Amino acid sequence: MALLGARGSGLVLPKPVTFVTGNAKKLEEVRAILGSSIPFQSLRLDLPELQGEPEEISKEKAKLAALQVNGPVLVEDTCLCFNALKGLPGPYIKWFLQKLGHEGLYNLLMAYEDKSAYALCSFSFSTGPSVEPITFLGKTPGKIVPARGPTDFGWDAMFQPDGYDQTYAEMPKEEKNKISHRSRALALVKSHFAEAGYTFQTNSL
Ligand SMILES: O=c1nc[nH]c2c1ncn2[C@H]1C[C@H](O)[C@@H](COP(=O)(O)OP(=O)(O)OP(=O)(O)O)O1
Ligand SMILES: [Mg+2]
Repeated sequence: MALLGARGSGLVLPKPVTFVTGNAKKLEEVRAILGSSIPFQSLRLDLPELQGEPEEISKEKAKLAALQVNGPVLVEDTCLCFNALKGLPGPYIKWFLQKLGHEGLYNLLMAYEDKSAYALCSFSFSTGPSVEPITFLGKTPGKIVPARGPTDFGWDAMFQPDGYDQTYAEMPKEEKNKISHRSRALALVKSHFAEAGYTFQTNSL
């Protein structure tokens, strides 16, 4: 049986890792950032939008995904946190964006001079149902601006990372993927995989 993995010395996982998400744009970025470093397959599933602290939400999401997949899973939850609003909308950004749009979201900060914000990605990996997930956080600081650039991915058009003149939406994809909350969290996921030396049975890939 063909085995694929970082070292070959660690735990053998019965199935390849499944990245579970209902968001095609996330999947696109995860594919681009991971390349061939971690072999994974994807499953399109709308997991529930949970409440709580980002890390806990991500862990719970992984537990639900592991039950559905019955194998090793990777999930992530993304927050957009406004400092003037003490971190809100945070994990609730999806509904805020859906209801208010870019303009309404920008207007939330009208009463505040402080437009600073940060994007936070919490990846959680579980080797299977009933195994406690491990979480990896990636954070990119920036500020909230009136939307500029394509509006086809969430709030990308209104987040301008610190040190850049462009919003995430205006930047070339490769540039965003170098500095994004997602790529920072995935760098930790990659290190974990390299250290753990998981091997995957690839017969079902
Ligand atoms: O890099 C990003 N740049 C801009 N917008 C982003 C990004 N990453 C997530 N987003 C949006 C999607 C959703 O409106 C919310 C996060 O909610 P979140 O629950 O994590 O995503 P989701 O429900 O679309 O997919 P999933 O099935 O993986 O939960 O922020
Ligand atoms: Mg979601």
